[in-house]
Amino acid sequence: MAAQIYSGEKYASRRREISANLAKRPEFHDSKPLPFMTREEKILESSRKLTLISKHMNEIIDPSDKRELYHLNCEVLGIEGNPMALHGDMFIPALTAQASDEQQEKWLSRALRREIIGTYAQTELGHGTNLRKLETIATYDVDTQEFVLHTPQITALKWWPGNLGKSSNYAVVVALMIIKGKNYGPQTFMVPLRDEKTHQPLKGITIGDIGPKLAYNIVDNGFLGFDHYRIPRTNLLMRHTRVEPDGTFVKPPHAKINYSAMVHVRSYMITGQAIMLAYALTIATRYSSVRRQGQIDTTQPEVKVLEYQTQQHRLFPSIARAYAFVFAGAETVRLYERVLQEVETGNVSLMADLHALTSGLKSVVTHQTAQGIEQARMACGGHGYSQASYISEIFGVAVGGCTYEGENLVMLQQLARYLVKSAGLVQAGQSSKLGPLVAYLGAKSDSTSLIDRTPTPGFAEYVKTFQHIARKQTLKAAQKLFGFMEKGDTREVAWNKSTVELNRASRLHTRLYIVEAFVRRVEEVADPRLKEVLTDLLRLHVNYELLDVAAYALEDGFLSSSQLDYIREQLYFYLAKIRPNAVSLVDSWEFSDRELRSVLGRRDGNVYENLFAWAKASPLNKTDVLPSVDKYLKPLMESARASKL
Ligand SMILES: CCCCC/C=C\C/C=C\C/C=C\CCC(=O)SCCNC(=O)CCNC(=O)[C@H](O)C(C)(C)COP(=O)(O)OP(=O)(O)OC[C@H]1O[C@@H](n2cnc3c(N)ncnc32)[C@H](O)[C@@H]1OP(=O)(O)O
Ligand SMILES: Cc1cc2nc3c(=O)[nH]c(=O)nc-3n(C[C@H](O)[C@H](O)[C@H](O)COP(=O)(O)OP(=O)(O)OC[C@H]3O[C@@H](n4cnc5c(N)ncnc54)[C@H](O)[C@@H]3O)c2cc1C
Repeated sequence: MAAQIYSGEKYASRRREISANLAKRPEFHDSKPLPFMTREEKILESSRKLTLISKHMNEIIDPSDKRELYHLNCEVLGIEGNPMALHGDMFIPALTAQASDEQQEKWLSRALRREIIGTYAQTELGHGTNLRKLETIATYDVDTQEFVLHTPQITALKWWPGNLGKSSNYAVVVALMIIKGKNYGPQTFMVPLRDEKTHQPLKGITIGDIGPKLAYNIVDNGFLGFDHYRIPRTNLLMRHTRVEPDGTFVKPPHAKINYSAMVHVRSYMITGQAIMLAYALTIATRYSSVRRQGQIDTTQPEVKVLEYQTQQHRLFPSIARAYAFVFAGAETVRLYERVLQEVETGNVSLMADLHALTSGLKSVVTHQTAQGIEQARMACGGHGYSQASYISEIFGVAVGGCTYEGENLVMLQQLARYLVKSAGLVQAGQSSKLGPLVAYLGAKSDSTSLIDRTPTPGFAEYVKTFQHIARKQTLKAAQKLFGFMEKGDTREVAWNKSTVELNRASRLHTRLYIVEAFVRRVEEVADPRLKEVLTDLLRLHVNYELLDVAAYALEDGFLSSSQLDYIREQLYFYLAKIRPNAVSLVDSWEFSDRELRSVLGRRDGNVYENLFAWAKASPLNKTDVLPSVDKYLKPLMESARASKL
């Protein structure tokens, strides 16, 4: 099963080897539990381990293999980030996609060797979503052939970029490019921030950390201001866009080609989110198979809480989602790599499809992941609320994904633009022009769903039902938009009046895609035992997801209430059928205890002993009487006692 999750036996077994190798190297392990450390201690600890990784990486992994590096980072550094997180996630991808060969020789090679540390500085105090209204300006000075970077007002301060505050000495900075008074929109520049020897900020740069966040606090998200700060013309990233010495602008082959670093993260983060969801479910499912509370049969001992249907309903659909997301994530990464290669040859035809797909997936997956993690925390009762479970940190990190790389409701609108165009083609009788991701929009629905109208409905009946729902909502939302426009609204006003419906269409389209990705993967599985378990999980998934969106199919009679009853019964049937395999389904992700960092979720199942040992190690228990008691509580109680006398 691990080979299914990790798209092949090769990487699945490499993960095991890497974990086994690290198990023998105590210097790579957390020196104490992360929840017991201050933010400063965590940053120090993470930097220590980062240095070890840089020194010994070649003995443990093939450093050219991104997935091996990812696993090494998960084991050693964990999810709370590290001082070079953005260096790998965005700085290197931005240089790879946007720097010219010459620039890559100068900077990318140094970045890969970790001679310099970089980040991606785009968001500002006043603007994150609307990139065209960024306020940092890069004005071209033809005389000196330099760009002058400037922060004209407080809202123009860069704000949020990861590792900007304290760790990075370079950044790919996004600024509005002005040449001879003309605004050429957001462009990307390579900008030195700190002296390479002293790490002091360079003259003209104001820089620092933005302070603690909900989670992800090892990362020093930062602020950055420029005071007429000059960089050479050749620091504009010029793989696709160019500015000649005389200020002539040479257009890229696609207007949004500079957004590639964002698309990179959006493509990879689907898998990252699936893994975080699986972390939380591993913890909660293992704990639920140890925790005993209450009885189902009063003549029998107390049961494991995993025997309760409500507990299964709380956890198993999310287990299915974690599988679905990792399968969908593998597809987005493949598509991203393909588009990256095609862009190199000047073919930008798939950029819009990739953008639409990743915008929708990013939004749906992060939202459902956060919901699933929070349910997993609650499924652990009181102990879920303790940081010993580590689920609160997993939630905090994962839920950030709803905001970073494009606020979810905004990104759903990006997909909606694509869907509306596709709906326009259908309306114009040009369905043959629809791309493969939206071809179903041009098909005709059956009059009713065939679910439960055939002896054992196959996945095709479910897929057709999801297609019907997504098609109906897309065409209806587009119609609403077109209707407002026909009545005289501008497109923008009409759009704003239709966005709740448009975003619904985007979610339904994306949920259909996720179901299809799951079906595609299960169909490929050859091993019959594995296929049976995955088929059960897929059946749970399609029934659960369909129930969740059934209102759309009930309102036009595509599904009847008796079919809905059938879907509910199927769901309950598969909850029970999956129960014996539940622990194996989470264990199949093969997370080591070190990677999971959870006292509740350890493989040995000795929950109570482990919890007690953890509590005893809490910094508060170092002494029996705290200074706060000596200083305040004792005098308080003493004076209360004295006044009573
Ligand atoms: C390697 C492992 C990684 C795992 C990661 C795991 C953990 C990560 C941990 C921590 C966080 C790490 C990073 C976070 C970093 C950041 O958050 S960086 C900042 C990200 N910021 C955003 O995402 C901003 C969101 N805003 C936008 O993207 C754009 O402003 C917009 C909303 C897309 C609008 O852009 P705009 O230029 O105004 O375009 P407009 O709306 O006018 O659209 C014009 C057409 O262009 C199309 N389009 C837009 N973007 C793209 C694109 N990327 N590719 C292709 N096409 C694009 C758009 O759809 C429009 O097309 P039409 O045909 O006209 O409809
Ligand atoms: C953990 C974390 C890490 C980050 N790392 C980086 C980084 O490394 N580099 C970087 O540059 N940035 C980074 N960011 C910033 C992040 O990318 C932005 O915060 C994000 O893109 C959202 O933009 P915003 O903050 O401007 O939100 P806003 O756009 O202000 O969103 C506020 C609300 O307005 C709504 N809204 C906005 N526009 C519209 C619209 N057109 N239609 C309808 N509703 C709208 C949103 O849906 C939301 O409800 C990070 C953020 C976080 C939380």
